[in-house]
Amino acid sequence: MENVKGYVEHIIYRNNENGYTVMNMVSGQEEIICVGMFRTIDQGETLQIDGNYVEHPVYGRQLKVESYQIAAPDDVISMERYLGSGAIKGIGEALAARIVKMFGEDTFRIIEEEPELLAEIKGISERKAREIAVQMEEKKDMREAMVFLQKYGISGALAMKIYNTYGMSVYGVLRENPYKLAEDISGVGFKIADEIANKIGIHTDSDYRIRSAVLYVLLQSSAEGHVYLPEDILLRRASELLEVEEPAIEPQIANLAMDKKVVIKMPRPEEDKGRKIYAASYYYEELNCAKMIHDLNVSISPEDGLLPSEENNINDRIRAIEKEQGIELDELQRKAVLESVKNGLLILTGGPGTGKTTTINTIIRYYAGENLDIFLAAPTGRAAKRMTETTGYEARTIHRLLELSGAVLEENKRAKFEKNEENPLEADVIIVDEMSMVDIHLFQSLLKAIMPGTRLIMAGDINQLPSVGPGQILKDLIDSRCIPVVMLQKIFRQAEESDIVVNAHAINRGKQIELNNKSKDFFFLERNDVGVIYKHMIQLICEKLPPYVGASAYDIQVLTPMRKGSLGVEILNGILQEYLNPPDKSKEEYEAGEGVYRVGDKVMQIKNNYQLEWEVVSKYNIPIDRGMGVFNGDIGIIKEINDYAQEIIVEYDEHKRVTYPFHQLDEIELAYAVTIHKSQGSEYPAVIMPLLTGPKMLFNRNLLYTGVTRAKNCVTILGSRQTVNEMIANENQNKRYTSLCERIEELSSL
Ligand SMILES: Nc1ncnc2c1ncn2[C@@H]1O[C@H](COP(=O)(O)OP(=O)(O)OP(=O)(O)O)[C@@H](O)[C@H]1O
Repeated sequence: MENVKGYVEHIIYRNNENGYTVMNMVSGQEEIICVGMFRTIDQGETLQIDGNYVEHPVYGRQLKVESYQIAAPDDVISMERYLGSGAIKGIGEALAARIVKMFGEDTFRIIEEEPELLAEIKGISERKAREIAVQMEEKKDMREAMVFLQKYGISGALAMKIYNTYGMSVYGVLRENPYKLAEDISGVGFKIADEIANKIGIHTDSDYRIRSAVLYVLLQSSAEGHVYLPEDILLRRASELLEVEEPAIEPQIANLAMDKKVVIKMPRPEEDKGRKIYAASYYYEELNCAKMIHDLNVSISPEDGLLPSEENNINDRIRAIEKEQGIELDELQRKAVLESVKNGLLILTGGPGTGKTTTINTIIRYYAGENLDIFLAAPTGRAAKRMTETTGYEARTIHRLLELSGAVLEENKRAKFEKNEENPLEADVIIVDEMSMVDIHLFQSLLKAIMPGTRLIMAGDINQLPSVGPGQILKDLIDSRCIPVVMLQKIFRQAEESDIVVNAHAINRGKQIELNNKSKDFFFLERNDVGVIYKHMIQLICEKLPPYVGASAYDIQVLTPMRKGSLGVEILNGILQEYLNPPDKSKEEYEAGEGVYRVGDKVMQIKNNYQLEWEVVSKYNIPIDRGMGVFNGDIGIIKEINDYAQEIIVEYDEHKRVTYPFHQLDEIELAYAVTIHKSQGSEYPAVIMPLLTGPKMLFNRNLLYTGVTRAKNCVTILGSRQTVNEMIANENQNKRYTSLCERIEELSSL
């Protein structure tokens, strides 16, 4: 058996499900290909490996890993990693390697005390050497902390995030309770914190560890959309994570409740599940929303309702608007307008083509005729843009409506808005579209900024996938039966006009649809071979669809259920990038992780970042508008890659340019293909969906419905007829544990 120490230079392949990894390790002067099972490892980490060399028939000599430990890196390696991490502007990985090769253990001393010697290295002028020395001096504290963190196997970019969060208190946090990292820093989960704790010597059943795991499980479950977890599920998940028996965990849940970190609620009599456990902030968010909804939900009571003459008046006005617009509303649509006048709150819901937009337009015109101030908003930039186009009135994102301040709230690191309970929106009527995408956090912020007396009208389609964030607001509001709802039923868009609409409704009702190539806007191509699907997809995007739908290849969107697998986002993006934006000498590139970014690539921001700055520049490069906030699902194009400044510039809708330092690239990914979940609220001229096989939990009716309704002019499904039919039949929507409905009902029954 061989024992080798080295650092992970490059992960060539990794199966995240079972941990099987192929990687390139550097040990002294030697490069070794290692294969084996690894839990979590990162490039740059130092490992001590036991294993045997084997000769692979194709790949040659490899070290087959039997066991391994993460080891403290040699100082020289830590220094090289630090220099190459992006911490010092002007030094990338290649230059860092050259510097450390030349000066070895003396590297930092030379940079600090004799920086002029750096100029002997190719690529470093005397001026650059001086700049590096100044930066090194300025960042001395940070550097020491980074080297300290890297001794615990924490890679460069993450170490920087940790340092930026804690500053010099990082040493204390790590020694006393490394599990705090999992609470405070995105990118650090319980598992990484646990590995660090393990190295420091914190015991497996320590209270800190169990409590951290319970909070971590609740937080993780919020990423699945839950606001709380039933106690049995929480205990099971925590026990699996900790490898500790459930009885040892239970008392810590009670302790967390005493500390007000979690809230425990009893089930309602009709429920068969046990107690409900909430992360405290989530419980109060729902409770606050319920209270605010309750305050806004004023209506003209039936006893002192409108006089017949008043109601006639309203109806006359609605009719006048219909005439003006050259339409005749159906009964439900008219009822929606009337209800919006009679109530402080209204929910308007219905499937595609049922006339929601037409109704909203009438409501807008009604209030505009009364000279009232109307604000329109939607959860995403794309949805807001669409609302502007269909209503002719300016619609903003909810974030913009609430005036995102760029700061984050201390207590929960969420967006801080200028508009809130102290500085509410000065509107008479607020109409929000695509409510199915609003999560509990955004809903709370929105409600805080609305005074009783302002009308709130919420429109959306409950059959769309629920929001990415926790909660299922629209569904809970409707289920509470405490708020006026108008559910539009009739499909106005005619069958000969759009099979997309007709099929979407059929899917929603669980009815099979015609899967063939005969429609004008809904195509199905039975293809059961992945390679053939790739080929057709490329042909459709590059040749056939652009002229057919009158859009560019860039606007044609591939939507897929999964991230992993041969038809998952990751592999599809690699393939589509090769065809749609192939390598070219004139296009700068940057290798990040397992892929490459290239100028011209279509990319997507994958999380909300309220502090990311954007600017719009004139053609002479002079900034003409500036702001903050780039959001989950925003799609843009890479305009520049600057190796020297170590940054990428992405241009989003409305020419908003955002600069990402290389170490922040974990916030974007290629977007030639995106998951159906991420596509919510967006509409594309044409959608291509490869649907071959996948897990039953995921491949359900809701997902297919959401994918199909993203397309404006054309849907093409490539794949298996059986899979599509099974999806339509599969009602199995993942259950979300939320309780806004319950909180509203409680308040209404008081
Ligand atoms: N009362 C009506 N009489 C005749 N046509 C109508 C009526 N209401 C809506 N329509 C027409 O039906 C089509 C769909 O309506 P609309 O766009 O308002 O629906 P929607 O629910 O907003 O659809 P989507 O969510 O798919 O955008 C439009 O062409 C619209 O002009």
